[in-house]
Amino acid sequence: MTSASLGPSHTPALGDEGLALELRGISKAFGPVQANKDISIQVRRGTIHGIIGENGAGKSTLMSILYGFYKADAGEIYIGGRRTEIPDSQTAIASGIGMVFQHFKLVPNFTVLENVVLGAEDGAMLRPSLAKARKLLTDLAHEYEMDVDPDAVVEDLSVGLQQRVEILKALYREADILILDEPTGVLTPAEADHLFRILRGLRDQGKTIILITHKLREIMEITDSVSVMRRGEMTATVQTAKTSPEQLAELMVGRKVLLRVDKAPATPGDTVLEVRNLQVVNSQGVEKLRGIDLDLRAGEILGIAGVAGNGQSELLQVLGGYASGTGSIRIKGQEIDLTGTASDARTRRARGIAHVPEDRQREGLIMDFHAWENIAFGYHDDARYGSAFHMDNAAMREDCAGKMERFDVRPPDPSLEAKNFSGGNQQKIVLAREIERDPDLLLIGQPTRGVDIGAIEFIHQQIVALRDRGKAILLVSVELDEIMGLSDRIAVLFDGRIMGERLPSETDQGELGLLMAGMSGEAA
Ligand SMILES: Nc1ncnc2c1ncn2[C@@H]1O[C@H](COP(=O)(O)OP(=O)(O)OP(=O)(O)O)[C@@H](O)[C@H]1O
Repeated sequence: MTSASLGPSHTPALGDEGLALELRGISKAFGPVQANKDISIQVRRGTIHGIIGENGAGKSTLMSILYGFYKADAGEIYIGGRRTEIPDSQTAIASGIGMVFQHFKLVPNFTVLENVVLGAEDGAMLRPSLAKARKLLTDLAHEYEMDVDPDAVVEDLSVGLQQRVEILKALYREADILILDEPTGVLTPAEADHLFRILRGLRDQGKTIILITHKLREIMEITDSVSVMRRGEMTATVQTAKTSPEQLAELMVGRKVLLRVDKAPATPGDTVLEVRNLQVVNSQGVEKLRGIDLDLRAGEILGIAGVAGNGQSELLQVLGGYASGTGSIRIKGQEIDLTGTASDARTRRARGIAHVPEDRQREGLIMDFHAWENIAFGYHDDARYGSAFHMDNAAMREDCAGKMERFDVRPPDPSLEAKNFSGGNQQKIVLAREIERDPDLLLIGQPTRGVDIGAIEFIHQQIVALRDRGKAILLVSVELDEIMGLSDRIAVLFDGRIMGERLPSETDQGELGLLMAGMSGEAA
């Protein structure tokens, strides 16, 4: 099979087995945490290989070793059958490895072309002129059906297009093995479909793709083989065609997992939230909510479906007291102030509103603070934590330890800084803090983004239990499966307006998808 990359090939000849990549006995510890234990894996060339595992199973650590970010304590890496040391990411790139991170590494105010050539000038490309680089880029974009304007400024592009730039950047550096870490977390369903077409195209041209994802549907749809990690170990590698989502879930978590939400019909009580003609204009003067009406009752989950960017974030922010708006919001019959002053979030909490923000790292946690500090964040005036003059750190630690145990946060160490937990465990810390306040109204944005299926089952159970205790839940999620499974009622947001409301039993993903695209339904 010939390499599809442009320019001189730098990848050594393949071993007899046709393996693109082989890891043997990789181990890595962070202090007492054994993140990778004696991991061995073989990935055949020209295949899409999935890697799945619970939060904290060690997937990102393993990929970081492969990309030269971390040095393994033990083990060997073979690329194309040849033993390769990867002390840094330059070496990884020179060895034909490309990585597309969850959080893109592009320079926002540079053009696509500038981003693609940035850092590649003095490697294999031997400083091609910009005209030559442009030609290479457009040829690559054409070859892999990834149309993108080389002169567009990256910050003006949609997330899906920015991801395409990341992939093109890796291909420009002649990557033969492309690693994607949860690539669809930020994409719309249509963008995700397009990404999969691109990945299949790359595979058909002989590239090897490693896909890390929590979504078993994606594993089943696009991978050829899949490896399962559990608590730092590689527990199984199977052919995708010979497995099922249920089997993979069990391999991952070590027990059977309910892949659907199990809940009784809602028995809604009094109205908790009434929103009338809510309008929000963002700091750039763009109208983000254009007159929203919503009602939410006790004991009910209202799901807000929509493609990201259609006003959901602003809805959560204005309800949570982090942004200002006009119109009217009543909580349990009482009007609340919409001016968005600094004290509003605190006032909302005092009125029984809890908020799990969409972006846990920026809005939900202080990453350099310990878990025990984060667990008190926003509620530090709670008498259980002492007084303003003397915060009782021991009480906060104890409270944190209890919450960590009940929410199965791993590792259950209150002293660890938030940044050192895996993404899913960070999310559980925020959820534990907000849900255990037993709020009358829970605002919850993207509750299971980046969260493994065992934890999704747990988080969904917690949300349903809160509802069954008679609380109201406003759920914002871009995952239609989640909206369909959890909601008692669904409102679809498009371009700052509610396009329609449906009962989950009376609609399907097709109809919701149309509403999400603004294509039909009665504008409210
Ligand atoms: N820099 C670090 N310092 C200390 N511990 C770390 C560090 N990076 C990772 N860990 C720990 O190593 C373990 C493996 O983490 P890793 O991020 O590889 O998991 P993951 O499978 O990618 O999880 P997720 O699905 O949540 O992204 C976790 O227990 C994590 O807390």
